[in-house]
Amino acid sequence: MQPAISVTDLSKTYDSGFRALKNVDLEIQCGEIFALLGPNGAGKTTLISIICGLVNPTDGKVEVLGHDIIKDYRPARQSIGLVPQELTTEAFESVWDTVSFSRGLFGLPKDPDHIERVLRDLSLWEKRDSKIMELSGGMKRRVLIAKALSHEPDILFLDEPTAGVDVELRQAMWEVVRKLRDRGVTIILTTHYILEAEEMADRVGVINHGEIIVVQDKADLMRSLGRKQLRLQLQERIETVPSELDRFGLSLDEGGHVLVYDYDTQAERTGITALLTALSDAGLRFSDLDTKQSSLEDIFVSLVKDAS
Ligand SMILES: Nc1ncnc2c1ncn2[C@@H]1O[C@H](COP(=O)(O)OP(=O)(O)OP(=O)(O)O)[C@@H](O)[C@H]1O
Repeated sequence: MQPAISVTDLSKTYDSGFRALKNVDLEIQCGEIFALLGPNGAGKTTLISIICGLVNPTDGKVEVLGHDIIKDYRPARQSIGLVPQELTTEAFESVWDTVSFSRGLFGLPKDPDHIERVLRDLSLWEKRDSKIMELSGGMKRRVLIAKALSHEPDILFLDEPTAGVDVELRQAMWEVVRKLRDRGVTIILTTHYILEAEEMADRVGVINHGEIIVVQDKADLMRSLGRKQLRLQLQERIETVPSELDRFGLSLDEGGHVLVYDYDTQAERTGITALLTALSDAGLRFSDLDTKQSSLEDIFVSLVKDAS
């Protein structure tokens, strides 16, 4: 199947001489939710801006649904909706007019049925006659999404969709994005907010210092890099870990009440059976135990650390 986005050997050097992107290769499939994750200044916005035709690449090639973004920019641009980071909407216009006008910018004929569907999908229908300035922050953000969808794009870019948004609204936004994906829209979102990628994405790409350091199915990424922690609640607190347990690399937590063992879920042997035997030999008894899976956040931190 033709990819939604295909990026080949893409580099960007700004006029200042700063290399914001270095030989980036990336393919995004139709119908997926792809999260581009990276710390501040990693190059996320630069990459999105190039794909959307707002910034010129220095080198490399980008195709959107098979259309070269430079030679074939019209159909490429037509396929994309971009929801920018900043709230820039026309304060005095009504929701309906703003969204309809956006469609007109793409030279498309009026289609009130489509605009109605978009506004209903985003729970903005009741507010269609309200002025933008009368809306809450969350509603304004949804208006930006409605504008980006007004010309029926197949691909939607969301740049930091929930930056500065409260938890409840964030959940609502995620719901909206899932609904769009169910309608067949390919979604690419950038975020520093790891929970967002963990919740939403089918695949995750991590970018750091202008380089893509990993692109993987989210579940695979978590599985392959995920480590687990076994936490044993000791019946009696201990000062130090007995030396005969050195080979397990244990640490103490909660003032000596909890013994912590990190292990690799992919390893042939986790070492848990050997550990439990050794604990018993050392005369250590525990009253409870649980395990903790590392989050995408832990994985991200270790990836970015390894890459720098
Ligand atoms: N117009 C420009 N001229 C020179 N340097 C730029 C320009 N725009 C961005 N940069 C630099 O390129 C790097 C990448 O910026 P970019 O905005 O793509 O990062 P980002 O990953 O989107 O960051 P954030 O998460 O903070 O939005 C940064 O070091 C930034 O200072």
